[in-house]
Amino acid sequence: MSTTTTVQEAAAERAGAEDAKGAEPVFSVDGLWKVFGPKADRVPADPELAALSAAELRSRTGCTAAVRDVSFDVRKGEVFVVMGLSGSGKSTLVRCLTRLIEPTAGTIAIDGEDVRAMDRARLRALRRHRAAMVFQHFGLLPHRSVLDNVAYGLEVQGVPKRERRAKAQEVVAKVGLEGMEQRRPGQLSGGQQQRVGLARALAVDPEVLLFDEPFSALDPMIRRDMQEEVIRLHGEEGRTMVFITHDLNEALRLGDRIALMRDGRIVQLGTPEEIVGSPADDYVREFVRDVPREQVMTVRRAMRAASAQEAGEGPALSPEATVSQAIEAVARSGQTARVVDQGRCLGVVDSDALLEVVAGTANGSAGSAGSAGSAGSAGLAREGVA
Ligand SMILES: Nc1ncnc2c1ncn2[C@@H]1O[C@H](COP(=O)(O)OP(=O)(O)OP(=O)(O)O)[C@@H](O)[C@H]1O
Repeated sequence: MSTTTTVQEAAAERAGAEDAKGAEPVFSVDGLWKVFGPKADRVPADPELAALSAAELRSRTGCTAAVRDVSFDVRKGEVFVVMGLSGSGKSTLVRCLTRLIEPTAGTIAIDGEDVRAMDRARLRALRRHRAAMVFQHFGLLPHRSVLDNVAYGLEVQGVPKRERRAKAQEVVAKVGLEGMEQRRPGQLSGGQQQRVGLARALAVDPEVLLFDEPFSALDPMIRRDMQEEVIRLHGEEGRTMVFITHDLNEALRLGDRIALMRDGRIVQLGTPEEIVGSPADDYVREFVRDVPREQVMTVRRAMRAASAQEAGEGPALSPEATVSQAIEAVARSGQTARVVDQGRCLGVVDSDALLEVVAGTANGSAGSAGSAGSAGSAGLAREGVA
């Protein structure tokens, strides 16, 4: 597989992202807290304690607030990335979704059902059928074959042998492990083992796949392959995915929307274009400083109203075309490029405006991606040129 795919090409492979627009939530999280330490409950309940910095909270109470008053929805069919530096609370947040970690306060619903009210049997069913987790350490059973490892989740569910083997075989093929069914995990590379872990989660056909930094132990080329695998699978199936990473490039490649965490809070939630183009604060700005903006930003950022003459000539681009694609079109034609949606000219982009986006000096133009948390597209173009 190519290792030179650009950010926008990777995103362009991802079908179904547009479907995530405005879709109903799978997970709805409101006012979620997870506090570790003695008498943790009092922290979210007491506004004075809740307002303390991490260090002050620790010295006053001995508690760590790993997740602080977090609210968001995961929409059906989207890839929702939780990103942040080590210790920002990503794993704790995602583990709270299925109560692998018990939240301290707040509400969590899956398809409208209250997760915090579920009894043990319901929770087990949630984790087995509805929201399966793919871990970094995939926990494969060393003495079982690939096929039996993949079938394991179905075995736990009590699915008859013939049926689970057939399903496992199907999923093994889906993740590119055909021919390796009888190997033991020890006879596989790290990337192949990760595929087994992915196949095992897929075999139970969950509504949501939760990935906890699944690729961070892999070397960069294999990691890239696995990212492409996820993009491909998502394109084929449109399954909802929640993906934890501390790697910004991975977040931009995979995410329809990204929640950027710092010290237990979500500091910004938006499409890659919103995060890169309209950072919420200096922390986010610093985080995204080195991102190649032209590969993430769309022509909407550089667009201005067209004169009558401009509206009738020049190359046509879709509103989702990236600035990089627009630069190429403008350079080739020597004209302004039209941004056309369903035959209608929305505006034009010229080289000056495109360069301003690259330089980061454009001040959010017409049709800009909007504020954090707003409905948005994949941010990266699927079909660049109209
Ligand atoms: N069981 C625990 N007891 C006490 N503190 C904890 C516990 N688990 C996590 N923490 C603390 O909560 C904070 C968030 O941890 P978490 O593992 O969620 O972060 P993360 O962003 O996933 O980090 P990483 O990328 O390193 O996995 C950290 O300060 C961590 O030390």
